[in-house]
Amino acid sequence: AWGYGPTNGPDTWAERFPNAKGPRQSPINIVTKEAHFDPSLKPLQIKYDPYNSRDILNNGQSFQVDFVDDTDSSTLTGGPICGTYRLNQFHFHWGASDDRGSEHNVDGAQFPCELHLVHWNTKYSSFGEAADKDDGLAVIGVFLKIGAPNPQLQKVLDALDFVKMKGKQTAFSNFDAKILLPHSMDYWTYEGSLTTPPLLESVTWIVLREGISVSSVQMGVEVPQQKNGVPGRGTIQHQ
Ligand SMILES: Nc1nnc(SCC(=O)Nc2ccc(S(N)(=O)=O)cc2)s1
Ligand SMILES: [Zn+2]
Repeated sequence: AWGYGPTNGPDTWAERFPNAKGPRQSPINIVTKEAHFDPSLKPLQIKYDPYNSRDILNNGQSFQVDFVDDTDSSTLTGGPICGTYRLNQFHFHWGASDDRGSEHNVDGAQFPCELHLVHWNTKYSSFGEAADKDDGLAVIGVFLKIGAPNPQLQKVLDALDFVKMKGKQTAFSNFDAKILLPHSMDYWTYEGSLTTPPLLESVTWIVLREGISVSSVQMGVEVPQQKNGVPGRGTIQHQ
């Protein structure tokens, strides 16, 4: 299966996932001088209902918090998108040390971690149906920067003790994903793809300019390398 190791990492993905060579692949390096202000863009409108959070799952490459998305109670509207997108899950990407791990870069700078809040367009009937449509998905990216400990993250980090093995999941209810967002909703946006297989070119990326803090100790929270687990910090082989 695909992963981040020397034999199954990003450089090998094109063998089994032809989208890897597509025209709108993510992640990208955001060159801030080349970004242009678009006055037609609206402010982001984010409404998350804690009631929709369901469980936390170790999917083998990351851990994700899944949301019940059968109503319009946790949605993203405005910004660069048309219509209403529903929150399906959020997850993180991190590296083996504080100097790398994010997927997007800003003017070449990497961050230790990046949060992705994944939404799907309700003009389609489900995430699965939306996942391969040009306007099917919208993902909000938030950079985590090393600084003060982030109490809002702690509830997620504490839950990791219960999902150490790939495929493990545990209830994770009443979590308000909004508390993970920074104050400013300023963003860069571009048309891209899923950053992992199947690399579907269906994502409107909305990368927030302001990050949130995480302490080095919080980044070190072991999701230890189990036989099929998500590699702990010390062992993950990211780009
Ligand atoms: N019909 C389909 N169901 N599910 C899939 S792919 C499952 C999935 O959610 N993949 C996924 C991969 C990467 C990202 S990311 N890192 O946010 O671009 C988000 C989501 S295609
Ligand atoms: Zn992601």
